[in-house]
Amino acid sequence: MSNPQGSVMDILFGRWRSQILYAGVRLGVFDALGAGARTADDVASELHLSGPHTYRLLRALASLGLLSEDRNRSFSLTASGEFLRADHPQTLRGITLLEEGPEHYAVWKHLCAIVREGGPDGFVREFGQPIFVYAGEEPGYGAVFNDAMSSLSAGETAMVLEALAAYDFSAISHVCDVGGGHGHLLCSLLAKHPHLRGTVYELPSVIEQRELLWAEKMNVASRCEYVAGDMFTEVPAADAYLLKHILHDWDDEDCVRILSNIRKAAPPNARVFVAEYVVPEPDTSHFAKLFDIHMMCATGGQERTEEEYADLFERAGWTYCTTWYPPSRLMGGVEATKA
Ligand SMILES: C[S@@+](CC[C@H](N)C(=O)[O-])C[C@H]1O[C@@H](n2cnc3c(N)ncnc32)[C@H](O)[C@@H]1O
Repeated sequence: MSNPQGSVMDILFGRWRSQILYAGVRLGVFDALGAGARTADDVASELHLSGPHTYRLLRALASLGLLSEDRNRSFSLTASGEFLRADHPQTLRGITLLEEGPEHYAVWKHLCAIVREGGPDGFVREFGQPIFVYAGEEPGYGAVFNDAMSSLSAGETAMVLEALAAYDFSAISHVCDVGGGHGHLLCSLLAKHPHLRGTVYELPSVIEQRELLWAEKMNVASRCEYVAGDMFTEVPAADAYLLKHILHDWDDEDCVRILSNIRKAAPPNARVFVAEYVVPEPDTSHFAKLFDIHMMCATGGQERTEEEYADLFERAGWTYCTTWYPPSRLMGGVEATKA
């Protein structure tokens, strides 16, 4: 039944939910419950927390469906709560720590000012420098950011590979993932297509986190190299490029610079696949429209429609081909070729 007032209340108190979730992750509750059901006192004692407050936090997490509570006040993980364990293969722990952590929490408070005035994004307003400069200079934040990208990639890689399931990779031998983070997407692609080799091109501070890189863990190290550099200066030559969540970080001018640098390095008939949450037309409810506001606050970038991506490609000398979608249509893979 429609409940207009309830809908507003639901949206209004959304931050309470995400902060309760964050506290559970940050304090280690989901890992402590990973071994099985425990009382709040047991969890509090293991994690050195206040017993009565721990009970109230666990009860709230149970109310959100992340834990379940039995009659003896013992708590266990639900199927959703399992995704918040650090050792879950598709853990959402890292992205929770980033998005509800102090830096990203702080940048949202600038939203009204940005919409009023335009101008610098929330990260610059709050910390005095752009997000990727800050991530390189503040190792604590950089580690949380990069881990969050891998955390988010676990689900997104599946979507991108699903979108490209019917794609014929036989004419491609070398794929470069520009701004590829620790390499989750590229290494998964290499694992699926044994004839491919790949290059993850990233800022030095990201590649230096050697123990977090995916190539060894996914058994593709012999076909995957990590190259440090700046995509605004140059990129390596390859016959196909991936850019997942790169263009959405930047304004149109910067996107054209990145795509033009790739075009300079690419041989004839090279391809680019841009994986993003593509804004659908006509007007429908879509996560891309919320992510877009996050980009306004965090990086000064934006989410775009298929037409807007096609336009960026054309401005950088590429020919837009098509957009590939997984069945959920949550993300899209926008493809262009160097004709
Ligand atoms: C939003 S993250 C996306 C990471 C990865 N593609 C993913 O989807 O998980 C953007 C990435 O761009 C990288 N990056 C930012 N500026 C860069 C530059 N000038 N050259 C190369 N990489 C850069 C960052 O280090 C970061 O890993």
